[in-house]
Amino acid sequence: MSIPFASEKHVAIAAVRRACALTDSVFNKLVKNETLTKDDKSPVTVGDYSAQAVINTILSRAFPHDPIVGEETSSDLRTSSASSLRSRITELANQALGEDLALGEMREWGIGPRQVQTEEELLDAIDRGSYGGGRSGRMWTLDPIDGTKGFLRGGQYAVCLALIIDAQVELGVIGCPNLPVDPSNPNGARGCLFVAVRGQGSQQLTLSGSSPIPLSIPAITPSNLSFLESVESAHSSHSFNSRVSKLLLVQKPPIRMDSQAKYCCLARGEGGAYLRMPTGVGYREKIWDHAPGSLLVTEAGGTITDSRGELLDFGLGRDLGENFGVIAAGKDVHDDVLAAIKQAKLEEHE
Ligand SMILES: Nc1ncnc2c1ncn2[C@@H]1O[C@H](COP(=O)(O)OS(=O)(=O)O)[C@@H](OP(=O)(O)O)[C@H]1O
Ligand SMILES: [Mg+2]
Ligand SMILES: [Mg+2]
Ligand SMILES: [Mg+2]
Repeated sequence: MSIPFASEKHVAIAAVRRACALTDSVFNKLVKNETLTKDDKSPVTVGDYSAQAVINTILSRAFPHDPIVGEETSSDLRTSSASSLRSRITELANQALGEDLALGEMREWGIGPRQVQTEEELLDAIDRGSYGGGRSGRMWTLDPIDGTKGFLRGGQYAVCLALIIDAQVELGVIGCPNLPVDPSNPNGARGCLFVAVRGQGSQQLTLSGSSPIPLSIPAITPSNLSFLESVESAHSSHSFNSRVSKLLLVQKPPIRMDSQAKYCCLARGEGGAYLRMPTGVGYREKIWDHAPGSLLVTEAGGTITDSRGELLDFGLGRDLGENFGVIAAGKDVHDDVLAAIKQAKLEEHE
């Protein structure tokens, strides 16, 4: 009997690995006019666009009928003033797609030497990520660079891909080119790949191809937690987290880190809890920002809910609906964290 999602896992790992090689190489060469500002004022770089083009090209060849919910669209690239950006993206994407085949990769996925995509084909590939999401059927979520601000400052960022079937995350693959392989050696080798399949556990590999290490979140008492949280205070409330910390008698300072690398660190035993409380009304969390990370945490034995204890719903469209925050933690402390959040909210209204 074949292992469920074995081929999806192979394709997803190949796609994320190639995209990570691309983003890693682009970072040192990025020049000022290769970053745009989107309508919501957030940054997007040639790295984000070309990584989405590469992953969507591979997914569309391997699974032509699967829709993709991807963060980026090509509209800002199709203007006459963006011709140099288009050329750069075409060059970067073709370089990543054209690398020699690694063990387990197949030419049928649109990769390998002399597999060349035109500029138009790559822009169309980016736009294959325009699916609106929904409750039934298969779909992929893609965040080609999660934590673009982290990427730009040379910090943490992640290439994030998930397969969702009937609103349930079945597979998650996250590449973290800047994350130390061994958390106890922060200045040592960098470049991690995290893989989770529902019912098959979570694993860490290196981007260069080491054998997988199974992950599990160790037990911890609340006062020994060190909350994982966003770097950007606009993305999650630092002040609310610090009130929750006080209520739980947490001694250690928070670990601030961009991107879904926070979920990866939690899954391998760092911090003990990830808190992402909304900073105001209006913003809705996007499914590509949480789908692979949520499975990585649950398959490592953790729990993920919103701040009311409700499961995240990946079947509502491109976002998660009204934002009640995201709380991920080891099973044993998750209830304590939720109770402290409830208490902090009550005190907020006193
Ligand atoms: N207001 C607000 N609230 C919550 N989240 C927001 C908000 N605005 C943007 N975003 C999304 O945050 C993603 C990156 O956040 P992270 O916590 O991963 O990193 S960071 O430390 O905040 O940079 C970031 O993902 P990328 O765009 O892929 O970088 C956004 O999707
Ligand atoms: Mg993101
Ligand atoms: Mg992104
Ligand atoms: Mg973005």
